[in-house]
Amino acid sequence: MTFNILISDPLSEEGIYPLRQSAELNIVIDTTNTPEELVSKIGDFDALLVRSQTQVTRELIEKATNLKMIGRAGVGVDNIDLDAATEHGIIVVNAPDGNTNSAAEHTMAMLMSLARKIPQAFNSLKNQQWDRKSFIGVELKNKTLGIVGLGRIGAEVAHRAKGQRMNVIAYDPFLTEEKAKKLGIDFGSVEDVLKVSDFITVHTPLLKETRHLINKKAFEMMKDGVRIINCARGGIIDEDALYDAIVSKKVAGAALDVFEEEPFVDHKLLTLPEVIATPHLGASTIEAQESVAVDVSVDVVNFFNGGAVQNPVNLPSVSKEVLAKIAPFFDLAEKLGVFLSRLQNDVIEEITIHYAGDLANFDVRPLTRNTVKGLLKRNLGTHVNDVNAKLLADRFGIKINEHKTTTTKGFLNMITVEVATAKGTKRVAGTLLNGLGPRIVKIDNYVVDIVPEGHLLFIKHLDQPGAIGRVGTLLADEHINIATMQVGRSAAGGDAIMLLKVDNHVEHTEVTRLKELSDIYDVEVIDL
Ligand SMILES: NC(=O)c1ccc[n+]([C@@H]2O[C@H](COP(=O)([O-])OP(=O)(O)OC[C@H]3O[C@@H](n4cnc5c(N)ncnc54)[C@H](O)[C@@H]3O)[C@@H](O)[C@H]2O)c1
Ligand SMILES: O=C(O)[C@H](O)COP(=O)(O)O
Repeated sequence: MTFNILISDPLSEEGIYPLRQSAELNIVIDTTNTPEELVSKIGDFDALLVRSQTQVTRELIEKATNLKMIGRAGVGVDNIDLDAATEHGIIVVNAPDGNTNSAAEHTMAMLMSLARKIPQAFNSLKNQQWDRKSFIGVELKNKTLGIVGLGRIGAEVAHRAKGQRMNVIAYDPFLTEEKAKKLGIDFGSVEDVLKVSDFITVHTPLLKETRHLINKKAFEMMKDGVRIINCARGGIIDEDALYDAIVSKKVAGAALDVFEEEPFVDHKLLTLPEVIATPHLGASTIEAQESVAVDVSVDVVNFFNGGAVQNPVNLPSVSKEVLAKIAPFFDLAEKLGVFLSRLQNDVIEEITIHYAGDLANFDVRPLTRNTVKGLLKRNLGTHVNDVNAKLLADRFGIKINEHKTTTTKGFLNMITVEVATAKGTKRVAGTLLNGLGPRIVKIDNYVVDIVPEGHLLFIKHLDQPGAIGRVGTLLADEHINIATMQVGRSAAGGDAIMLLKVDNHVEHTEVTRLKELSDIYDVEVIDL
């Protein structure tokens, strides 16, 4: 099978080498599309790879009938409508680490250029002026740098600023006093940071809560003569308020790599001599571009080969170590869901998944999603996938519970899936046998040992002599070969089950005939 991949923003050719190496991926590079052109052709593609230029809107996603994946070669995903992607079951991945260093270095370059007015002095020289008076700068040493947002880039900037012998104070909702101490920096609220800093740099994503975080009120709290740097996202700083604060001399200067509207050719902030700027170049180094393109390409290759991705944005991300531990259970989890969906025909109200044994020590959310996907597939078909499984369950009002216990009986690990409906509860349990692979080991209270693959027939019957024989004869009449058979019963003469593995899919007419046999209550075909 071939998958069509559209690259709609410039990506490093060296970085997309993993894509080129993959025979089943057909790569189209077209970075010149207007939004309308993109909408008209997106239906042909299975994956779309972008940087920050391409606007991946809801309208585009709605036309992307074959799209399974959006890859962002970089950090910020504010150009992608994540809700729309999730609703359509499209996984979004990014490359969060590849450009951290370049963005931190660019921030330091902007900080120093701002302090020493290097761009302004250079411009003046280019204009044939030898002017040594207009460009008196300030030192960084012993000045305070305030960092708002101490994530990957913020933390790298903090290290570098300390190298310049600056005092550093930071605010981040996840920064604790202890962590700040370890980094050798001060910790405070946003207000503390704004009040005491000589330079303020922002490194948050652009979110509802961070839009215009640095606004008129924030500028009023700052020291006179403060200098501002934004190499994160346009919109974190209110540009009108910044303009006014510079004109009123509250702010001595600003260094901006990002803007509320990009791209532009004309910007009122650039009319001010105190402002220096670059056109969103934080990640524009050979190294960063190669690195982000490799990261996102590897995820594309993994995804289309059925593997797990490293940097999902609309799924909870799990570390490599955890992924290695839980990956062998992915298939089992989904198959338990599919199996159980066939054992009941009522509206599911609640799904409970019990993880027992060593598995309970890990983040099992990806397994839960796979199980839910398996359960919903019966009614939703390919419309449900790992990305939207929980969202769809939510929409149908299905409650999902996860239980964990490290103790198990008999097996090292066990996953038990339980569904509650108005008519009662049904349950199936499975394990991964060392060296032998997945097994279904329990159906309700019946102990079984079934490899969850191929064509299965699940038959409920009365434990009476001849019941098994009648089923065998009928299947033989229909030329259906039985590969393996397991039986179980609650008590002699009571309810019993037969679980048969057969060589072919069993058709509806054959199921009807089986159901007509005496002592047979129910027959379900389960294709795994
Ligand atoms: N200019 C460029 O070319 C360029 C390059 C790379 C990244 N970026 C941008 O830089 C920013 C930071 O990237 P990163 O990789 O460090 O991301 P990150 O996720 O590692 O860090 C962001 C931090 O912001 C914090 N945060 C969130 N809301 C906050 C709030 N209200 N107040 C304070 N802190 C808050 C988070 O807790 C997190 O620690 C992003 O906006 C990213 O898009 C820009
Ligand atoms: O969020 C990012 O990774 C940066 O803003 C880089 O954007 P770019 O890939 O368009 O340079």
